[in-house]
Amino acid sequence: MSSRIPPVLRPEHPSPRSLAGFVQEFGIDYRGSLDGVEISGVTIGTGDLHPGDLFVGVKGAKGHGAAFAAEAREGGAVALLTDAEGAELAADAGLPILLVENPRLALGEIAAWVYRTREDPPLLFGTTGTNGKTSTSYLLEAVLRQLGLVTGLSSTAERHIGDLTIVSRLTTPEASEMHALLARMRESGVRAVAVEVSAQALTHHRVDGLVFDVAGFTNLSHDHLDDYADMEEYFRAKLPLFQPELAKRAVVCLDTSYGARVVEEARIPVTTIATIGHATPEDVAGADWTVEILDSTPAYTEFRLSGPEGRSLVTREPLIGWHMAANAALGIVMLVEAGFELEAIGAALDADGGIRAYLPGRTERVSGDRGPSVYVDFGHSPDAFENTLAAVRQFTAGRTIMVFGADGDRDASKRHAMGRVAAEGCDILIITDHHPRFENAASIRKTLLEGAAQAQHQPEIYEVSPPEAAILKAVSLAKEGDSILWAGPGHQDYRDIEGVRTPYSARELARAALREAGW
Ligand SMILES: CC(=O)N[C@H]1[C@@H](OP(=O)(O)OP(=O)(O)OC[C@H]2O[C@@H](n3ccc(=O)[nH]c3=O)[C@H](O)[C@@H]2O)O[C@H](CO)[C@@H](O)[C@@H]1O[C@H](C)C(=O)N[C@@H](C)C(=O)N[C@H](CCC(=O)O)C(=O)O
Ligand SMILES: Nc1ncnc2c1ncn2[C@@H]1O[C@H](COP(=O)(O)OP(=O)(O)OP(=O)(O)O)[C@@H](O)[C@H]1O
Repeated sequence: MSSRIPPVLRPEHPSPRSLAGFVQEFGIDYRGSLDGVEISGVTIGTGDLHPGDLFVGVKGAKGHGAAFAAEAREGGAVALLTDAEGAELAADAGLPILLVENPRLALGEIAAWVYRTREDPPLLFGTTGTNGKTSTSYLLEAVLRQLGLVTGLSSTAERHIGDLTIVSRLTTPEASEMHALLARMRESGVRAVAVEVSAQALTHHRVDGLVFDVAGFTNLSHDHLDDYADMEEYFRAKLPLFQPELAKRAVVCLDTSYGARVVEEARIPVTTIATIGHATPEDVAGADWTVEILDSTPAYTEFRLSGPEGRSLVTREPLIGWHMAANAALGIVMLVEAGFELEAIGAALDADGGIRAYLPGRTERVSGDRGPSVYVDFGHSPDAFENTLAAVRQFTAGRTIMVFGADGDRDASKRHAMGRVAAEGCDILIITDHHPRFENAASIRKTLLEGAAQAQHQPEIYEVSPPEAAILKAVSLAKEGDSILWAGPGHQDYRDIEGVRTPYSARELARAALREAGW
């Protein structure tokens, strides 16, 4: 059995638009007859096609989408938009062809036009950075709900449309899907949307056609160096979000040194925020807003957010780790920049005893009151490991046991650092598998073990495959007072093995292992 790829959500009542009007508005060259042709949707994949769609053929890493034009026509596509190469490939597909130089570049504008997402848009918040995008987006959405708004969310874990939740496919959907999602949100009365924006989304123009009211930057650290040549290129991939084409203003967190560089490169008004004890003292002194951790318990982190003109707010969020308070504070300042009063936010949060959010698979405690504490986390970078391990250790009287594996076919250059940081931060380390994809799982584990061997502090180390056995091993070693951190799978409900999504839930496996051990 393989796990289903989540569907693309579309408006339930699209209002078709004339293709001739579209060609006129965008001044596009075309071949074939456009008489009477109406489009009610846009897609770049035959798998997501609906009758009445404009099929956009983009050149991908594996092939050219226009090669599927005949299939798209059979599925009900009414026209093809593509480049010269695509037009050649689709010459006999029997669809009118609209010609543009770069279809991916055109996709955002076109999708915005087809789905009318520029008309009366909701408040849009876009968050980027290496770690904390999902968390900040969830926390920001939670505060918006507490303020009484009907909200939407687009994140790695889930998409929310008011109370409707679906599992996500990509972190940031393709522009065609993004605008369809916004149109569906409008039908549900959504007035504010938190969008997680990956570097890949910016590189592949997935948020084109949107203008965020406020963009947020969390941090930058080693990740994705398979998609980007080096840290500089990865950093630069984030910058388009801080230009007027994509956002009106920004809130930038200075906790990593890249924050100051985003401020330098932004061409929109920027407000800064820094966490005391984590950003440099100079950055804390220069920041517009600061975050101070007041209290940390296994159930919540309490913090003070202080800003210009003596404004301040004290609240708590139901997550562990200073970094989660930094994420929550970033979200709150993004709301202030959008025009919400800090006092009103404070009052709404006070009424509820703090931020009320559930973040699936983000340092999520899956154990009960007895036995070891078990946390399942989505962290898959050295920096995420360091912060999350520190947060877990803080509440562990006994030993900290870490279980993790690394993604196959993704940035192999971070694996040594992941192994080393994990070994430094725990007492028992169990190296296992994650999504091997098309890589050899044993050789990924070997690289992680080499990294762990470089650590100054050497924990007890085990190599256990598959992950089902690894969590059983971890629970068998754990005693009351110990903690287990299983990093990597987070909210995910599948493992990718040779391109097949096998159903799998780390949270369920961990709970089952605890039950089996009698906890
Ligand atoms: C590097 C990258 O972003 N690749 C994306 C890209 O794939 P591609 O260019 O290789 O496309 P391709 O497979 O050559 O196909 C070309 C075209 O033919 C179409 N096609 C293909 C086959 C078919 O039967 N019918 C059909 O219409 C495809 O839909 C596509 O439009 O376009 C595809 C269609 O939308 C995406 O699914 C794919 O994301 C892949 C799955 C991916 O893993 N992307 C990752 C790197 C990513 O984007 N990650 C970030 C988050 C990172 C993080 O923060 O952790 C994200 O935002 O999710
Ligand atoms: N501000 C932060 N600084 C450092 N690490 C963080 C921060 N926020 C979260 N993390 C770590 O990163 C993990 C993933 O968090 P989250 O899903 O919010 O990040 P993300 O940026 O959305 O990740 P992805 O790009 O993989 O979707 C967390 O579980 C935690 O381990």
